[in-house]
Amino acid sequence: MRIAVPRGALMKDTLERLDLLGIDTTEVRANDRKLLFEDAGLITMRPSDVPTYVEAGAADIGVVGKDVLAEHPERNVYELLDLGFGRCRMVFATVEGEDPAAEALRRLGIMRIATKYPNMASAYFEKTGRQVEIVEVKGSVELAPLTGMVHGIVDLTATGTTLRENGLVIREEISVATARLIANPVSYRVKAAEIDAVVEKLRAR
Ligand SMILES: Nc1ncnc2c1ncn2[C@@H]1O[C@H](COP(=O)(O)OP(=O)(O)OP(=O)(O)O)[C@@H](O)[C@H]1O
Ligand SMILES: O=P(O)(O)OC[C@H]1O[C@H](OP(=O)(O)OP(=O)(O)O)[C@H](O)[C@@H]1O
Repeated sequence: MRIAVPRGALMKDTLERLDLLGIDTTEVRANDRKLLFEDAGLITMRPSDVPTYVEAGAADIGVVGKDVLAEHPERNVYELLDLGFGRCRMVFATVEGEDPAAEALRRLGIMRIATKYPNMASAYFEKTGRQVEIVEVKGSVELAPLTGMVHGIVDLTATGTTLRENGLVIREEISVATARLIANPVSYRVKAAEIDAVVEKLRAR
């Protein structure tokens, strides 16, 4: 069985869970730039790429944030388990003081919002009856409103440090995300016993 492991914020907890399953993660821990670990059956990648590899069957199962799954509902993967770690919030934030997004809505009837999650953000503002223009950025989303490029952001926050250090405040909470175990649908049929054993061990933890 091959497992897709996200680098970044979810990696440490993911490797700890793999240790519990009896998978040898020492080589992964010791190699910062290596990506494929054939003996351990592990591949490591950008977090947002995990569903892509799992959907394609390049990995049988993987670990990914609920935020990524919610942004790409078209991905044909099974969500098997809420792993509980990697808890963070998707929020709408703007610079502190008078809310420039509310001001833009009043004056122009539309606000500009930067995000790495265009689908989530559009759906949220549509649902709450506000017109937005989405500006998609790849990272460091907090920079966008500080330059005047946008009126606000939709982004993840965990400790709140990044928002605080950039003078941004949360205006609305959109959702909460944790890490999920996902599976390729065909793998889940063909390797059912093996994958179910993984789910049971991680659930019992
Ligand atoms: N403080 C946090 N900030 C952002 N995401 C977090 C945090 N804590 C946990 N997460 C979770 O970790 C996942 C990966 O976040 P991380 O910041 O490592 O990746 P990334 O650099 O945004 O990924 P990519 O480059 O693939 O877009 C997120 O999708 C989210 O579910
Ligand atoms: O509330 P905090 O604990 O400060 O964490 C939130 C920050 O962490 C993530 O960024 P990441 O480090 O993934 O960089 P990125 O913005 O370039 O994706 C997220 O996009 C926030 O910027």
